[in-house]
Amino acid sequence: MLGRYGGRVILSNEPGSFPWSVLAERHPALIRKVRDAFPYGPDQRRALDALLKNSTEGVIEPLGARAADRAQWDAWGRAYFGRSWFDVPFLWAESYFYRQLLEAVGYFAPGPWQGIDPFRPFKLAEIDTAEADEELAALDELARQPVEVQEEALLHGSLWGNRADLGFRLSAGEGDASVDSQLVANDVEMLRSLFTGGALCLVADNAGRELIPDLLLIDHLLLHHRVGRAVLHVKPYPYYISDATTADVIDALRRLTAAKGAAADSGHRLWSAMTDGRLTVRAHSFSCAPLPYADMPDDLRQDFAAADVTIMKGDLNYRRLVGDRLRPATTPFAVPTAYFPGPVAALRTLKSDVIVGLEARTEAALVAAEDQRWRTSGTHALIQVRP
Ligand SMILES: O=P(O)(O)OC[C@@]1(O)O[C@H](CO)[C@@H](O)[C@@H]1O
Repeated sequence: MLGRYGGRVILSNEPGSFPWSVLAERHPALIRKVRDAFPYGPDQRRALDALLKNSTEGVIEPLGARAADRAQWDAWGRAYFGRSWFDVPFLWAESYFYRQLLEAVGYFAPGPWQGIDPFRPFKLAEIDTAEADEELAALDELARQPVEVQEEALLHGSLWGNRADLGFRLSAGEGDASVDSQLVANDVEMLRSLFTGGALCLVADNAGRELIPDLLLIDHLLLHHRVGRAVLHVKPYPYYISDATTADVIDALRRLTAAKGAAADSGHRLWSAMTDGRLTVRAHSFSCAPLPYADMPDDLRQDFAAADVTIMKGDLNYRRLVGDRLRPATTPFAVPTAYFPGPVAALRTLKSDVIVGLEARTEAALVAAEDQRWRTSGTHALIQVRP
């Protein structure tokens, strides 16, 4: 399948490939995990079992007639109904899986389980750890450093926070923190040159141990007038296991304000910034769409156009920013992001096959050392900017 920006759209039908493993292994593991995390009743358990069978062995079916977003998903996916989940675009199949999982647990239907995030126990467990305590305590020392040092450290905290992704940890052996970590592209200075006192959009990825450093970065940029206001984009409903919603922002702020020292100071400043409008949270429906950002609606485009810089966090946002396609890794980052309405930066750890913007020698060194494993192992990261 060749598209507008070149490169083949990623499907999941090659056994042993990364996308195949997500559908064949990660999704079933996630269903079992969610099933065990709540005392769901027989109907929900049956629905989860049916989703497990359908998504691995069956064909894609439309949403039920009563689903409020049925027409929307019909428009996005009519061409895929009746086909195996493995034979349609990977991005579409994953997004629809999360939509169907919420359907199975009754997230949207009026009733006692409406609005209960099936991933919340895992998100909360993550910020309630000794590691999280240590990370927050380290802010006291950081606050004594020069502002530039703080900024660089907080940018890296936000970047590597992306490794703490719950979906990632469902796959055995991946995400080993002892593995050498490195940046395969580093436009950090260009990114910093874009903080000129105007507006920042930060498109969040995961809750918990990624969202907290994202918020700390926003606090730093506001405090030091590096940006005048910030818009934090989150998901309107639970998605890709750990993706941040407004409820997760509140949990993260409460975690910060309940801490001590510099962490608590940041938490209180962020709280005030939300109340006075310097920090706003947006939960646009397109944030859970199975589509690349190239297809974004006009109101979202205007949001990004008004920002001095938009920071896209994480792997999924990267796939949506540059398109979920296999292109030469040396394709300049500016090519697939040319459509974006303003300066845009990606802060991402590498957790899927998609990659652009590498220098030829960087790619050659990675392949020589690891074959293609560097693409999905989560041990490498990048900061890429299109000013
Ligand atoms: O966006 P994130 O949290 O950095 O990563 C999302 C992710 O874990 O989910 C997909 C597999 O389920 C992959 O594309 C990617 O590795």
